[in-house]
Amino acid sequence: MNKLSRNPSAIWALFIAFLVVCTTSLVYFQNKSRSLLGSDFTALAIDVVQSQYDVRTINSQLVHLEDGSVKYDAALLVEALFRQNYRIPLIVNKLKRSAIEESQYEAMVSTLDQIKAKIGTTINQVNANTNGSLSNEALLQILYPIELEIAWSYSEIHSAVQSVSSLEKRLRKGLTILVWGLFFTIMLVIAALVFVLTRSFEQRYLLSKQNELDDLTGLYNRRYLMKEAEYALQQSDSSIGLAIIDLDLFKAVNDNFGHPVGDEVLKRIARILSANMQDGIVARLGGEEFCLLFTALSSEQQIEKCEQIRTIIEHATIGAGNVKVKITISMGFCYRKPHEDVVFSQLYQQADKALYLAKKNGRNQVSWHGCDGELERNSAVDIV
Ligand SMILES: Nc1nc2c(ncn2[C@@H]2O[C@H](COP(=O)(O)OP(=O)(O)OP(=O)(O)O)[C@@H](O)[C@H]2O)c(=O)[nH]1
Repeated sequence: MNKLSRNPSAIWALFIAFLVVCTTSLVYFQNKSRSLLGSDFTALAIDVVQSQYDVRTINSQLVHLEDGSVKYDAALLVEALFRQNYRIPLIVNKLKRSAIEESQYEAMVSTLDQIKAKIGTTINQVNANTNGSLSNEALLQILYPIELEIAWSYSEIHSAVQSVSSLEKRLRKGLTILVWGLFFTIMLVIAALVFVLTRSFEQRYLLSKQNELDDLTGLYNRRYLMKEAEYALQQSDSSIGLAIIDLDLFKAVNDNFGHPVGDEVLKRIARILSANMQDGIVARLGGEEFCLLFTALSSEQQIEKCEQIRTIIEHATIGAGNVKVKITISMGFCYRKPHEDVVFSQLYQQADKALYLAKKNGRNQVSWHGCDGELERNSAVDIV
């Protein structure tokens, strides 16, 4: 299964092979069915039944004649005999075109042909009896053997037709099973394909999501932030703000409590940032640096939010195992005024300069300015 999922062409090869098998089986069954279930075969069965009805008429008339019954009707007898004149060649032709083996009907056809050759004479003999020139006994002696032979021939042909008919039933049953089998297998293959496609889409989606997420904190990463910031700067005319957050003296946390505690602190900070940032994006840029992208609030509200988050973290006690850690953050904030033409790198650069100032001025504070580089707070220190 693993090999197959790594090699989709193998799946397609299997699927095509399966389709070829299905198509070949269907064509085979269709051809077989056509030869057995064709309209000639049905017509043959009807002709045989009708001929057997004629044989019964001949037989009953002979019995009436033998009994000297008034029910004897020479005209009916003649009609039944006469109908054999065209029914015999009709049946013989259909037999030859049918799927019945020739050996199965050869003897009957030969008998029927011989009878057909005698029918004209026989009808004359019936008429002669009606005219009184041929006795009943003489006519019965001629007609009984003929009636017997016809009855035998049709009865044998009837059996042959029935045996073909039972073959037809078996074939139809086989065909039904095949069609349902194919249907379920095709459904199964389609379901498997849908499953594989869904899984591959899910995996691609997950992969693309993972490409946008930070492993440790689960926040968005720098790549995603850049993409979203560029998009926001192009699409939105409102005030777009960017805050770079750097944990103060984080090295000391690692040094004093160990790297795993440092990781735990980073995760907690990530949770605090996410919980307090409803209108924008929180990302981890790497190391102990985070970033907030504001897309909805006014620049004053954005700065207010930065201050609020800084205070929350200042007052938070972060528990990691048995250790309780107090930490502060420094923030460099920059915003683009509405309609200002600014790209992400400019915004980032200015926010970074502001962060530098916040660190320089004693940490645990927010420093900010606009993208024009005009400092609005902590401007005491020169930025080069
Ligand atoms: N636990 C942990 N530590 C990290 C990770 N990434 C970076 N660091 C540590 O973060 C510390 C950053 O230290 P510095 O750049 O010296 O800065 P600082 O100690 O925070 O001091 P200031 O930034 O000047 O306030 C280093 O000790 C890095 O090893 C991480 O994923 N996990």
